[in-house]
Amino acid sequence: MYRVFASRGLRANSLFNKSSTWLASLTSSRLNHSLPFATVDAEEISGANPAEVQSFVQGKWIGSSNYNTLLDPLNGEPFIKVAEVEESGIQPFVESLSQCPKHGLHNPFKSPERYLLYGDISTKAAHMLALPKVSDFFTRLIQRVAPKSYQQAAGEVFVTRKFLENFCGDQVRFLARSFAVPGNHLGQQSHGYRWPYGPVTIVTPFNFPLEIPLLQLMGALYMGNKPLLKVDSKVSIVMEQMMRLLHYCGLPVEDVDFINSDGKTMNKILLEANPRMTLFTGSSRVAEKLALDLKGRIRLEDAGFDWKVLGPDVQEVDYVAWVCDQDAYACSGQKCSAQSMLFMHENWSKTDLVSKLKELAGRRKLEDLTIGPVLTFTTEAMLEHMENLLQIPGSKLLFGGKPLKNHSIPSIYGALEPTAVFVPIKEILKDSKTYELVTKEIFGPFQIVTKYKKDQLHLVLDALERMHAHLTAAVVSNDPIFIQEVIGNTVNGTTYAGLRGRTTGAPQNHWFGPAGDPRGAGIGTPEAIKLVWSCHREIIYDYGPVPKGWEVPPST
Ligand SMILES: N[C@@H](CCC=O)C(=O)O
Repeated sequence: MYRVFASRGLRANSLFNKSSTWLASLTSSRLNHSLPFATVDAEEISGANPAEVQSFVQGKWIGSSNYNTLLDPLNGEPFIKVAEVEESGIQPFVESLSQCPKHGLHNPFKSPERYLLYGDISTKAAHMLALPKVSDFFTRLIQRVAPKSYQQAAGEVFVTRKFLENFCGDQVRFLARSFAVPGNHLGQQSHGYRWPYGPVTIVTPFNFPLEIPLLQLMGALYMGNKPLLKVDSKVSIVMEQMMRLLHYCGLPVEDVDFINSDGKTMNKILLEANPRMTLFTGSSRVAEKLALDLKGRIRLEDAGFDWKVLGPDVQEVDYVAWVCDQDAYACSGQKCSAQSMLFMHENWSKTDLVSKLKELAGRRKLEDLTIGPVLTFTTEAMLEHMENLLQIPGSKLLFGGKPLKNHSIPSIYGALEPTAVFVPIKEILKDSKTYELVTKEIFGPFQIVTKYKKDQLHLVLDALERMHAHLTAAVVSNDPIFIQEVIGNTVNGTTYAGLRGRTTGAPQNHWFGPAGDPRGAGIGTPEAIKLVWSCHREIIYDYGPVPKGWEVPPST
């Protein structure tokens, strides 16, 4: 099977990419012998056999003498060396981006065959990801750097594959579909086109090492942009290998640059290369800085303090408890969509929902990574936050709250049991200091639980109105009047409504992104791609003829 692909890959590359380096990479000694594109073996990476991650610019893989050595999140061994570009080395990246004109690598009037090329690349890449060996490779690689259960990591690979399948054949050109409106006189028509931005940058976080960068990268390319991609170094090995797979599937080497660097160096590139658009997925703090630095030429998928409201109609307690457990604690709570706050109607608080949730959370274990290292908060920081919450009158620890035991997770990372803290709703709203504390996003296995009485829905809505990030939400109820009221009074971009409502898991067939902010990005669907990666251009054709007997009218 791989051989078949190798020869197809060869044809694709010779067609699209005469100056390719892929052959060199195929014969490289770094090659993983069982997969034709890979240079690492996910299982073999260790302190004794560290992997090296490179950057890619102007058609070539490059190293650096400046290594960021990553510790294995499970045992602290220095297991990956990321060759990071230093400030003195940014020129090739700046030049490469600058070579791309504002009108992009393709647009409806320029190189339209490239829309088809990207349909073909997507077909090949989707096919590769459907091979069990390739899917297992990426799943395991994700697990090595962003420890989550096999199923959660495999889900990410699956979503990525399905996304690619969605943009096979002619689907990329359909993304650039235009429309026409008849004009005021003969010969006049206005046409609306989707236009690329040209040079663009993509900055993505650690929590979805494959799904977020790949979906955004392909969206940018489909619409005719030339992206420079930067993934959090902690996990960039996954996209480094994916870039190799994409080259193997015919991605022209000059179309994408891929950089590993620290944030300061990347900031310098952004200021010097002046990309026309930057997609940033990550923390609100960095997002706000970039918005200023880039003078607003940015789309953001920033923090999510995601909430779930359980409505008055209690049904299927086991099911709802299970969804709550998945939403709050799968991937150790490190999804941008993770449930951070649960509002229970008093009818639910009379059931054994919380004890069921406790039981489900208690099943999670480090051995299968259903709970695991937290990469951006230390254990102490999470415990300190918990202690602060427990100072609030009426608050209590529902479960968890203890460091994980018997592990070798290095202390730079966090290791906490799935935790839930109850805070009374009136206390949450008491003053802005308490509100800020309660709604502080902890990117880990941590949630706030509260309850409201039947005449207190306005308090819930008040709490939701005061939040500053509006990514995912769930209204768990089959009462249409209740759902209507909550949805009508809130703004979250990806909101699930109904008994089976959840906050996480958005696959490629859902728009996923914040609402309520003109800078809000989306990911996954055709609408998301068009919104983030293209702008509107209107061409008004006005061919004439000038009416017979036309004379110069008086000035107006
Ligand atoms: N599918 C992921 C979202 C990826 C994000 O950008 C989730 O639902 O948490």
